[in-house]
Amino acid sequence: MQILNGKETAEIIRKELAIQVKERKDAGRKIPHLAAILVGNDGGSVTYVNNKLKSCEEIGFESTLIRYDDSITEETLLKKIQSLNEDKSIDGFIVQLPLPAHIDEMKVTLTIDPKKDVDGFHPINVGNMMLNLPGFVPATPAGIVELMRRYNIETSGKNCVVVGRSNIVGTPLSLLLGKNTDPGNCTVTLAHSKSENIKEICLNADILVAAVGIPGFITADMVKEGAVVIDVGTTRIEDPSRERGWRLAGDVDFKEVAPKTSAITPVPGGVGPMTIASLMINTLKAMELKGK
Ligand SMILES: Nc1nc2c(c(=O)[nH]1)N[C@@H](CN(C=O)c1ccc(C(=O)N[C@@H](CCC(=O)O)C(=O)O)cc1)CN2
Ligand SMILES: [Mg+2]
Repeated sequence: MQILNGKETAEIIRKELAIQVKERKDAGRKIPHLAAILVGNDGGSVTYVNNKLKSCEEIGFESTLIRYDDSITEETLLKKIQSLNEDKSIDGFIVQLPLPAHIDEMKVTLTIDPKKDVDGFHPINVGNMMLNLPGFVPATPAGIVELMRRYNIETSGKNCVVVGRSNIVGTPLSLLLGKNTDPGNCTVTLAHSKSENIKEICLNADILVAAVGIPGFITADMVKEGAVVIDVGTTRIEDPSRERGWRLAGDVDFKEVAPKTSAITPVPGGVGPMTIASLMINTLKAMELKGK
């Protein structure tokens, strides 16, 4: 059984990007600039945005953090997005999700200029991904595919089951893995909360991706011997034995499932760091697509 080490792979990607940034700098060209909007104080969101900014610093990107209290109005947020759309110094930006309930996430996504939408959430980028046109692929699915590529995971002709149909992970990943690409060419099943016989569906998977946000959802009896298992879950659950009072839990019962697999991602240190590495790749691409 092989551990697909996202932490280590993300570090390699950051080093590769740092070399490209240095070459640009040395040639007197502009370096990429990412802005991140963070609303409120959700512990996970604060950590993820901090890690995104830390990655920028390590690679040599410029970065800007824009923070708002969770009482911010939708109008103020949309105005800020419009000003970032027009700000020539910013190559790409993200609005960290989830947003407070009084803000319409779809309205926010639709306000972002697709050329600066490095999260790849705007319908124009979703359509471009579907049609293999230049644009941005959401960071988590892109990170999973990149991890598979770097570990030479055989995907062609394999049965892949993606559990969870979110707009930012499950649905785009099922599309990517079904494409005529390498990695890709999978026979994809997109399973979800209404799927009947979920255990039988998962048992048919050569590649099983869990993206439901339910700790330990995938148990050993749902996994075929020798399968590749990708765990997208990062739920914080209370754990008084830890100094910080919580621990991260994946969607896969790692201890029971790992021995049955040929390869598996850990939590933490699997898909999460690859998500951030892919955002960095998209940020460089945002600048390149503009021809800067
Ligand atoms: N605007 C966006 N919002 C959200 C996205 C996104 O891609 N864009 N995805 C998720 C959160 N996410 C990125 O923002 C994300 C989640 C987890 C990790 C990560 O590195 N996890 C670490 C553990 C970190 C910890 O200690 O909690 C790991 O798995 O090793 C990175 C990014 C929802 N929102
Ligand atoms: Mg994600």
